[in-house]
This record gives sequence, C-alpha cells and structure tokens, in this order.
Amino acid sequence: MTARFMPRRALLSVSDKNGLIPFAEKLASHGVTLLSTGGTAKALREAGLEVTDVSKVTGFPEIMDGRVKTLHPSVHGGLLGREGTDDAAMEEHGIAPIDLLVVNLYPFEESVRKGADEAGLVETIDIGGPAMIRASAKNFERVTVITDPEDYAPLLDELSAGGTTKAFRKQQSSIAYGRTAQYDLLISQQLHEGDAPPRRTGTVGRIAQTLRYGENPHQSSAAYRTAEERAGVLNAEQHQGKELSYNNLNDTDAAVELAAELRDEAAVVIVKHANPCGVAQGQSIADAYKRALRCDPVSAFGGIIAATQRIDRQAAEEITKIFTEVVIAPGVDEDAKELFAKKKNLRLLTIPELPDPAQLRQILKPIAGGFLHQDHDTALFGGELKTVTKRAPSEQELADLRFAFTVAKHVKSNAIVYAKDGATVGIGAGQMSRLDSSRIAARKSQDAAEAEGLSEALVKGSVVASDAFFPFADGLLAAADAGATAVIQPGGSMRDDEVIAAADDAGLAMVFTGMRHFRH
Ligand SMILES: NC(=O)c1ncn([C@@H]2O[C@H](COP(=O)(O)O)[C@@H](O)[C@H]2O)c1NC=O
Repeated sequence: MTARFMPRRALLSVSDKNGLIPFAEKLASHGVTLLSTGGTAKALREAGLEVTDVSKVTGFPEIMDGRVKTLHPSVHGGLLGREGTDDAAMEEHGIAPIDLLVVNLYPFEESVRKGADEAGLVETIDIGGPAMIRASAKNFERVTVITDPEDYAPLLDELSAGGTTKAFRKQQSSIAYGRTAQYDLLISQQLHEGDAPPRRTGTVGRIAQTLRYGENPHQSSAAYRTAEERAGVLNAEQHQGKELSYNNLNDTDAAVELAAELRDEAAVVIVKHANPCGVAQGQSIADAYKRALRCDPVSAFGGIIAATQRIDRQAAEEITKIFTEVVIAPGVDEDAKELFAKKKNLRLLTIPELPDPAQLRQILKPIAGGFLHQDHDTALFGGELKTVTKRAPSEQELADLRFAFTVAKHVKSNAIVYAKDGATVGIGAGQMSRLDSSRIAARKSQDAAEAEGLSEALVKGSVVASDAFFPFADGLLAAADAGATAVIQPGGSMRDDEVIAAADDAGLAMVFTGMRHFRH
C-alpha cells in the first residue's frame, strides 16, 4: 500500500485569493492547523476560520510594506526540517514543522502586462514566496507545496484518501520549481536593458494544451503559453472544429503575424506550411479573400486564413467554397458563423485584436548544445526608400512595392513576391537560389492565369519584392521577363551597379530598402 502522510500544519500565503476560502475550510475539516500572512489571514478570519498569524510564529511583525514577513528560521526551519534528521535542532530552537505550503506569488506577470513602471515592477517582485516555495519543494519527503489554485482540488482528493503520497508531493515540487524558474526568468528579462543579448535567457511556458502529436504522428507534442499572453492563436477563442494540431498552431501563428502587419486595411492572408500562398488587401474581407485566392488557388486548398477585420456572411460564403483548415479573425458575424458551422472540419477562431508587431520580443531556435537567440524582425525598412534607377516608381507601383516587401518578410527565404493592386500574384518561397524562387513565382502566376482561362500571367504589369539583395542580375532579369515593372530589394550587393544597370536597361524602376528580411 502507498504510504500517505496527512499534513498537520499548513502555511497559506496567497496573492490570488480565488477559491481560497472553500479550500481552507476543507483543510480545516481534515484537522489541518492554518498559519497565514497578513492579507490571507484576514480573508480566512473574515470567513470564520481559525488561523494563526505568521508573525506569532516568527515573533516578528511583518515589516517594510510586506517585504519581510515569512523570511525567518521559524518558517524556513519548519519547511526544511527533515523528520528523523533535524528533530533535535527543531526542538532546540522551538521550531514546529510545517507540512503544507500554499503560495501563489505577487502578480509580477500582471504588472508586466499592464505596463507598470520600474517602481511598480519592483514592488511586485515576490521574495518571501519563492523562498518558501523552494524550501518546501526541496523537502518533498515530508512537505507538500501547492503553487497553482488548480491544484487545490487534487490536494483535497489526496487528503480524502488519507494524506499525500510521495509521488504527489514530488510532482508538486517539480511544478513549484517550474513556477519559480518562470517567474525569475521574466523578472530577469524585464530588468534587462540595452542592445547586448542577456547573459542568460530562455523561455518557460505553462502547458496550454497537450497536442495529439507534433509535426508528424510519431512526435509527441504540447503547446505552452508564456507569461506575455500576447494576442494570438494561443489565446484565441475556438468556436468550432477539432482541436488545433501542432501544424495548425504553427501555420496560424504565421498567418496572424503577417495579418498583423496589414491590420490598417481589410486584408486576408492564406498560409500553407507556414508560408503565405496568397495575400491581398480589398474593399472588404470578401473582396480581399477572392483576390488572395487568385494568387495560388491550388496551394490554398486546406490552407489557414487570417483576416484583419470581422468576417461577415459574404466573406464566409467565399471562404467556404473550398476546404480550409483554420479561419482566424478579430470577430465573426453570427450569420457567417452559421455558414461555417456547415463545414464540420473547419476550425473557426477569433481573437479580440491582432497583435502589435512592435511588441514581439525574442526568437529562440534550438540547436545542438543550446539555442540561438535574436530579437523579432519588427522593422520593415532601414530608412527612407532609395530610388536607384533612372525611372522612379509610380505611386501605384510604390504602394504595391511596400505591400510586396511586407509579404516577402513573412515568406521563407529565398523569398520572391510579385504583387499588383494590393494583391500577391506570384510567391516563390524557400528555394536555395533566388533565381529559382523568381522562376517558381512566375510559373505559379502563369498556372493561376491558365486556371482562370486568362491569356497572360497575373505577373504582367506587377511589381516584385526580394527579401535580400539580388547577388546577380539574373534573378532580376527573370522578374522583368515575367512582366514585373518595378522592384524592391534591400540592396547592398557587391554587384549592385550591375543589377541597377540591368534594371535600367529593362526599363524597370527599382528602390532599395536598406533592410534585409531573411526568414528560415
Ligand atoms: N516578504 C515575505 O516574507 C513574503 N512572504 C510571503 N510573501 C507573499 O505575500 C503574498 C501574500 O500576502 P498577503 O497574505 O498579505 O496577502 C503571497 O503572494 C506571498 O508569496 C511575501 N512577500 C514578498 O516577498
């Protein structure tokens, strides 16, 4: 039989007091004596529970606005003392064991979300709480530590079964160290200043969802939420459809990030395998969708759609004409929902707002023995756009160039994006040569035109964006041959002069952005 241990004395010190009273009542009904800190003790007392103030145990008042309340040998000795090993020391110093610690920390994460100033952040750094959590978690042989209110019920189940098992205590200890690690990491990141990378970093998330599998069925997987709680797919409300898979989450995230950059207009992004395969602005979401779909209707089948505005019935009518895996938008009209409901396999998600791209923070990429860290790619241009050809782009070309470059930033490198009238008309992604990306984008545009029965490819009279400079004139000439009239690229190649001369010979207008956007 599994040995169970019934706690006799518990210390409760919680910032989040949700569920505290019924939980404490049950503890008391199991004969557990309650100790508590100021605010928690007050709440318990007001509910009619018998509770001893920690200051009685320490013989010391809570001082410095709560900065020091539980930091005392009577508390830490009570949590750390080993049964059998430390009995004499405890007796000598009059320390009574504490068998159960229930703590949730000062709401530092909330202060970050609310944009608290430095003083506000500092005052919500919990010191005594993590110290007690770590002490108790070390002593899981005897002590149970609860750091999440969601574990109140499982603990009470244990007590009803006669007490906690070692397995339960050890599991809670593991949860507790994960909690303090997450808390301290966020504090460290918030205090970091300057452009130099932090000495230590990483990411600690809290499990949001166990996924059926990872990218492939033989890979186990889960999704984790970090403390940022940024608007996005992990915080979206799902209205219908099966659970999101790993690939759905990854693709939807890519779609939302690009949609966020276009959020000032009605726009639609269609993503497949984390690459956009059709992006367009329009008079409405329905219009934008139809224009985005034209770019590559074959790839769009089974795609992920992100819209920048509410989806109405008209848009839903268009979207439901082909099979789509996920639709995400900042709202969906009721009559549109009715249409989507007929497509049982479509996952429909809403988010209150699209995230502000400037708020994105770090990117971590695991590699053997560690990981790479970089800031998010939040900017678009390095400064003013520079016209480098004899001919300057027209106003319409300029608008399309900006749009195409924004899309190219979100296409896996090498990225070539053709656009016309605020819609992509050819996208070449992920090739090892820029020339191949250019050719693939033009060919896809030809295919799309043929599917529509048009005599010429959609790229005729378009503009073209390249995520990095054209190292040779060949990629640029391929774009000109395909029918592009203007080019946007970062510039900076050793052969810029040759590329500019080729552009002039072909009658192209070309602008340099001064900023590259590799994406791998
Ligand atoms: N300073 C201390 O010794 C200390 N001991 C516990 N706390 C925190 O005080 C909070 C509870 O305070 P109260 O019971 O007064 O509402 C908990 O979040 C707990 O983690 C402390 N506060 C901050 O460090």
